Amino acid sequence: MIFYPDSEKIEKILNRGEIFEEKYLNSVIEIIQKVKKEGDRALIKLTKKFDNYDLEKKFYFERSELKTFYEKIPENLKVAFNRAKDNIEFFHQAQLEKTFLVESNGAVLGQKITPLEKVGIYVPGGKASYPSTVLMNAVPAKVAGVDKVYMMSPTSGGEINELVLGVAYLAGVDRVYLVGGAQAIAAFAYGTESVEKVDKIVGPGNIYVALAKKMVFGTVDIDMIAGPSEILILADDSADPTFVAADMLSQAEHDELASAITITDNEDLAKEIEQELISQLFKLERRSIAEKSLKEFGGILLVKNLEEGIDFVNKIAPEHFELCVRNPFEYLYKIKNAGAIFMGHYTPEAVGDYFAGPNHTLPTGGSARFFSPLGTYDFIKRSSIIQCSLGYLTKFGKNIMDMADSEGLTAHRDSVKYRMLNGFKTDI
Ligand SMILES: NC(=O)c1ccc[n+]([C@@H]2O[C@H](COP(=O)([O-])OP(=O)(O)OC[C@H]3O[C@@H](n4cnc5c(N)ncnc54)[C@H](O)[C@@H]3O)[C@@H](O)[C@H]2O)c1
Ligand SMILES: N[C@H](CO)Cc1c[nH]c[nH+]1
Ligand SMILES: [Zn+2]
Repeated sequence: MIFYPDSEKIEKILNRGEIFEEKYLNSVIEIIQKVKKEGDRALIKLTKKFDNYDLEKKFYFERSELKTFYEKIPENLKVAFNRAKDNIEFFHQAQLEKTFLVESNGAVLGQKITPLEKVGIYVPGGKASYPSTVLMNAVPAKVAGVDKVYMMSPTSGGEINELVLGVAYLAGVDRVYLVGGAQAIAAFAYGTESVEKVDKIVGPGNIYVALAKKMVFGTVDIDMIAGPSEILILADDSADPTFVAADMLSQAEHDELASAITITDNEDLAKEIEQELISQLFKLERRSIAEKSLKEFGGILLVKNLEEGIDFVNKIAPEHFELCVRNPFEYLYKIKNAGAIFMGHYTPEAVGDYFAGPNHTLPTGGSARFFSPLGTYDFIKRSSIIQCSLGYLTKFGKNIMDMADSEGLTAHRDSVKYRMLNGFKTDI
């Protein structure tokens, strides 16, 4: 499992985004076209085919129907999910952008924040169930003031997940459709007889979901490409191989296409992590998924020194990045590309996945180079505000008219000129 900077594996890891796209794009395009053309009929057929579920039995749950699932949640989980919701709410409240007005040269300038009206959140449900993702997607939308939050989440092989439905109630979701994959994304983008078209689609999912979001971008807005999970750990000689291996497996167990890597400059540590991976894998329930993920897109990268390691971190641009080093703050400012950064030996990534408050919907496939975590900023629009006076036009009108003339746009010029000449027709 140990590999080196000049190996084929590092090339494969660096190109993981494109590799996925080449392999899966055609089937995603086909699914999207079907839904666009056939609407509900396509959703029913595709859901039967991929999820072995008959949508004609039950297509969606309204908010009023979700309540009974919330009431059925066992008490210990109610406590945990409510605490997590409070933490997510607290963090995202702090993130809220506010409408502001400022004065500049006698004019009033500002920015008005308006929440989006209708958003679609995707909550994965194929290989695992993700009630935590319901909170991560719906809570920031609600904090931002979105009116309607619709959710798509597939059954797992035909089995409805009651916890996911109960947590959707807790998070304020308005309606849950039992649809997954690329077909769910297409339905949100184009609308069908039963699915209302939304303004923006957010949320993570497998490669079909991630590519479908990319394909419908432009018809609707999307948050980012949040595909198969990733973890990258930078470890120095102070790192505990048991912790490091456990954290790698925590992401490898999501998906065969997940990526779990540790970078270290310490050969003894690399060997100890390898041993730990082997023994922890042996006991893992989702061993077969994690093993495949480690083989394809994971392992331990042995570098000359941690500086070289940091260069690789920035090139790989991981979804999650752990600094398992003696003094994490020493390295923090050197990290340019990472969705979320976990500091020190006592911050397993799972704390962020479930509980701490920052969002776990994060960019993957190297897109942390330019995308950010899901946040309240994804659920709002900004409008600029400008208010001038006659005094302002008297002072600066000539500059504006000269600029309009320089572009040959005389109507622009005259709209200023008439005001300067005539002043107000009415007393305001
Ligand atoms: N980046 C993030 O923020 C983040 C957060 C949570 C989870 N994840 C990732 O989300 C993913 C969840 O994946 P999942 O599979 O468990 O659930 P999912 O809901 O994303 O995907 C299941 C759907 O995939 C479709 N599908 C499966 N096989 C198909 C095929 N051969 N052809 C066409 N469509 C097919 C089906 O329609 C099914 O409903 C994992 O990759 C996990 O790592 C990412
Ligand atoms: N690690 C995932 C994001 O890549 C989020 C998650 C949800 N549940 C467990 N993990
Ligand atoms: Zn996870």
